[in-house]
Amino acid sequence: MFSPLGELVWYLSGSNQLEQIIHYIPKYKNYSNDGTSLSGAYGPRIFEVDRRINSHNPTDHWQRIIDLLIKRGDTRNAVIQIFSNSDTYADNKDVPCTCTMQFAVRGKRLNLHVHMRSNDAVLGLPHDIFAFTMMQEIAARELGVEIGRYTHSVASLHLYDDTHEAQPRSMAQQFLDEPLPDDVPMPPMPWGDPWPALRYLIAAERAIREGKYDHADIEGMDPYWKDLILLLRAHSIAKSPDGEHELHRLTSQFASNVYHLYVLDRLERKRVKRNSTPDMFKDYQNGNEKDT
Ligand SMILES: O=c1ccn([C@H]2C[C@H](O)[C@@H](COP(=O)(O)O)O2)c(=O)[nH]1
Repeated sequence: MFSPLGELVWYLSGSNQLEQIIHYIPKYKNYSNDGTSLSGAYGPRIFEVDRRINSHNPTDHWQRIIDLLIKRGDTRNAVIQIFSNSDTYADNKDVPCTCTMQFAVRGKRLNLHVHMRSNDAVLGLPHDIFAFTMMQEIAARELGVEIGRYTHSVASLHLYDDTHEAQPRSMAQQFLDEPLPDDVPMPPMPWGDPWPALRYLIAAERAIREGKYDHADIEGMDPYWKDLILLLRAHSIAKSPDGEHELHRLTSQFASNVYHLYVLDRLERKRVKRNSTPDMFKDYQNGNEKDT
């Protein structure tokens, strides 16, 4: 829940910056050509960077498909092309896996078909489906229609054998064994233009990541958006060496029970980690190392 949400906000912000996404998914650094950015980042290929401020720019592909769908919901032209031929030039570590997103309104519902050239069934697929179905819901709210069908087609869907001596259970098996419910739906996005709230979410994400967040002004927000900001805060707190008390406090603030469990899971992981750390290291981690 945490890393897909961080990744979604990264996309929505139109950013290609490594610094932002490694806060949620450190593995992205393996794909950077220059150590600071990701050439294949989806954000700039879908959303104009200035959208987070308030743009209506012709290079904003998101706006292009919204305008097309407003004009004619049954258009077959509302396609955003992500993969580009030039991505496969030699020495590019970051070739986008998503080829196209195609939106269409059918029977007053917004359908989305995403086609991917390549998809990692464990690390990629759940993140991608989360991001794209959230984008489908954002577009549906902008158009004032219900969400329809989501279709995901993949040319190569694969499962890596990531087992080794130190990790005899594959990552796929570990995910399947997690006690978290994956069949409980998120609450529906509130009706109306979501962009004012999304712009706030993008700004809040940055402030939380940079440790400058002042949570006083989320009070007036719709509980749906407030919960997403709380999740981002929970993720940042969970990354810090302590913060168990603050995480506990957060669990009672969620409007939706769906998220609650994910924060409890982070707390449990922290408890297990604390209990498996020898006392001398615990003192060190807490900054109380004794004088010798
Ligand atoms: O949105 C993405 C981006 C990447 N990948 C995975 C698919 C592949 O396992 C790997 C990229 O490797 P190539 O297909 O480029 O070789 O990353 C995804 O699943 N989803």
